[in-house]
Amino acid sequence: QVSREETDQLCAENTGSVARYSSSFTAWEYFPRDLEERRWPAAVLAMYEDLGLVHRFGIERSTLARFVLMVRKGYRDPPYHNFSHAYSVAHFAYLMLKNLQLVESRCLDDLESLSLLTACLCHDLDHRGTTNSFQVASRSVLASLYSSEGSVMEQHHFAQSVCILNTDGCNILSELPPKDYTQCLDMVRGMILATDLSRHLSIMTELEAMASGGYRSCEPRHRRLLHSLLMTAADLSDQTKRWLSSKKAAKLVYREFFSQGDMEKQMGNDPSEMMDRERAFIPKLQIQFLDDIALPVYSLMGSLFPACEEVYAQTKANRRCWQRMADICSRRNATNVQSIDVFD
Ligand SMILES: Cc1nc2ccc(C(=O)NCC(C)C)cc2n2c(-c3cc(OC(C)(C)C)ccc3Cl)nnc12
Ligand SMILES: [Mg+2]
Ligand SMILES: [Zn+2]
Repeated sequence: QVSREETDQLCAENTGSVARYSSSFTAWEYFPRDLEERRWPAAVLAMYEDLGLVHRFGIERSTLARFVLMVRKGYRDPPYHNFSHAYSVAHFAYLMLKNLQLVESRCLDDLESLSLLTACLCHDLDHRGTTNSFQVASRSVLASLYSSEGSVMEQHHFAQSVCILNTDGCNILSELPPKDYTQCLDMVRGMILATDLSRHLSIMTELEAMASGGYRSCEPRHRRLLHSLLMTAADLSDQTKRWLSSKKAAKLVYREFFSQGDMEKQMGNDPSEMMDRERAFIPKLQIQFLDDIALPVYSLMGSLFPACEEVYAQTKANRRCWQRMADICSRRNATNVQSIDVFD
């Protein structure tokens, strides 16, 4: 639960305009974690307000304050999948809504905007820093609950979101008419499930078809596809920032992967190369990840929304940096290239 004074303090904070947090708060290149950590909840409130969601859906400020503080409490502290990731992902969704004018251009409606921002904030709730396959291999409680439907972690993240909404004084959707409430929850569920890599890969062909044929907002399937693409674009947004920030984010992802690999070894299982600190060559793995997963996402975003092309360009620039690092490391053929030191 969240203490009364914490809520009152956040609620009383005049979150005002987003410019209070940074003059470049709405710029693609702004790195949200540059803002001091204790101001992140207030920045989240300011994003909801700035998008007109508080007014449009009659959200009580104290309810929104309690909700955001409960979500922050709902994250654990693994190296990467913690509240700073959730806050960054929500910030990128805010950037897309704002800079691509997704509601103004009628690509999305207000309810989808509310669903997207909320889904981003909640999309990794209670993450343990391990993958779906690790849940099954380690026979975790979550696997026993959800493995039959797949997307084990993502189903758990959604379940945690519903728990928070059902906590007294935290339901930011309470003023929605029943039909909108159900629709919003349904969209939040679909958006969170979309951040399962295997689901994302399974819709890539449809996304490419939509990008080449053009987005048709009148088609429900196109709207669902856009929800999914916006979620993965937000989830990967660390890779669209300046080199040093995106490299640092990758370092944290590998810290999680390697500790999972260590646990897999202790369990007597062989970890994949990407999870094995003895075998992983990070620059090559990052080039593969950018080529196979991240760059296609921002390329699709760039073809659907020309204003997003600079995001794709920055991600390509980061890939070139990884290529340079790969060349230097393999030329030096340094022994330590196998470990995380390659970042320092
Ligand atoms: C810097 C960076 N490197 C990554 C390298 C590999 C992989 C990965 O999962 N490889 C597959 C293997 C494990 C079977 C993910 C990486 N990754 C993510 C990420 C994205 C996710 O979901 C979407 C958005 C759907 C892709 C879901 C989870 C994560 Cl950790 N975020 N940052 C990164
Ligand atoms: Mg996730
Ligand atoms: Zn995530």
